[in-house]
Amino acid sequence: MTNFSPREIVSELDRFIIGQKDAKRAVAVALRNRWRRQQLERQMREEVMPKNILMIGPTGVGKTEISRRLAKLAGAPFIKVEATKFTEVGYVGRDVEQIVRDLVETAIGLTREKMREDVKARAHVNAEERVLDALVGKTASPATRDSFRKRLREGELDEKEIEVEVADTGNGGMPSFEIPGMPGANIGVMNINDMLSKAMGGKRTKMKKTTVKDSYESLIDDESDKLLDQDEVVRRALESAENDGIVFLDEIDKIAARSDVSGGPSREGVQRDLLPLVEGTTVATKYGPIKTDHILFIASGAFHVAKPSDLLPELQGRLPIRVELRALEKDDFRRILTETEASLIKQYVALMQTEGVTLDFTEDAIDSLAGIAVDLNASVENIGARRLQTVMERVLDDISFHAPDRDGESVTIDAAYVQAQVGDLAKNTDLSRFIL
Ligand SMILES: Nc1ncnc2c1ncn2[C@@H]1O[C@H](COP(=O)(O)OP(=O)(O)OP(=O)(O)O)[C@@H](O)[C@H]1O
Repeated sequence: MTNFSPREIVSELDRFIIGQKDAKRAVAVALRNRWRRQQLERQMREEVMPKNILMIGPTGVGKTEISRRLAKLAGAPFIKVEATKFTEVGYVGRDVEQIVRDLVETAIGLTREKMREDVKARAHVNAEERVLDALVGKTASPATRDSFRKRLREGELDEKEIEVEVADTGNGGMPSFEIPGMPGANIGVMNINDMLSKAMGGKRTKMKKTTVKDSYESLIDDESDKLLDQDEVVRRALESAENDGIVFLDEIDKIAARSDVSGGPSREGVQRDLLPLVEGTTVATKYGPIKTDHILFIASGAFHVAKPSDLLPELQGRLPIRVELRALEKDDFRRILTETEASLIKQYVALMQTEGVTLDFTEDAIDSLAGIAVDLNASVENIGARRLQTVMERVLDDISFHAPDRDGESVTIDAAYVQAQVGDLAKNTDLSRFIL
């Protein structure tokens, strides 16, 4: 849980997302409210419910990105779900609870990652012992061990090949599946899995050939897991999913219209199924029950056809904060290309640098890229900032392919180059549909 003020949160989000001030403000307040809630007395704390958010805006303008970055900033477990998934044939009411189970899985991963950091130093020592075992055998004399340890620490043995035992993460042909219509039934299957692996002597492992240097990462993870108290991981993860979890419900507008799609569950039915989750209920997971009362839901949709008022009144009431995200314009595209941290341009420059090729984009090239993206969005289909990715990929296709032969060269990309690569394509709407 972060104690950033709303202003600080917005300025953090500004590093990655251009514009969309209202949406940034709304999520910043929502996050701060969580921190405020944590400061309250227990009784009051239980009363304060999150104010869920409805983001309204066309595709590709930053709705998911804002939410995902917010979660990252807060170290909060996050998942994105398409609401329309639940209208598909084969889905039944309580399947929506899987959303919460997936959130818990994410929380377990995050928590384990954080807790591993705490035991890293000890895990490193243990990992070193295992590398030594692999190098000289368990029975070697202390003197031999010490001399190898010295050489190991000096990096002399980095490239030496060894065979180490690591956890087998694949599920080894024992799938955990869910029985349709019986959500939670996978619990039983998972328990059988656990029992089988216990019967076989604990965690499944396998021997892996690797270099000394490469072995460390997996050995340290493995040793950290041994040092971690698994019950504590689960306890903290459940707490974090309950109090910090963020669920991003995309395409909520597509389940808004009160008409039915043939075959699958009705749209209104899906809203009714989602309602308890958003209102607060208890969901059984294989790690134990989890309350959804304080999970933050961010629903999102374009609402081109349906309107928020077409949602069930109860659901509307649970999404009290409405923010609109606007369509992106040429200047936004220019800024997305250049100003954001790890912008596409910075990424390509860094990627080509690994081949020894220095890329340089002129101002007019950026102008031209932004212009082409805007035109294509207007003529083919508006996919927002995602258009920049397809255009950039095409423009750099040739350089990307030949880069290994151009080590040491500097390449300047100007407007003429951009036009030469994609200009004609962009003018041909039929072709663009497939390529850009
Ligand atoms: N305002 C913006 N600033 C910087 N990057 C953006 C912005 N809007 C979109 N992008 C980039 O475009 C891509 C798609 O954006 P995002 O996933 O947020 O779309 P979205 O609005 O959630 O649309 P959808 O509803 O279709 O999922 C991401 O890679 C994101 O980084």
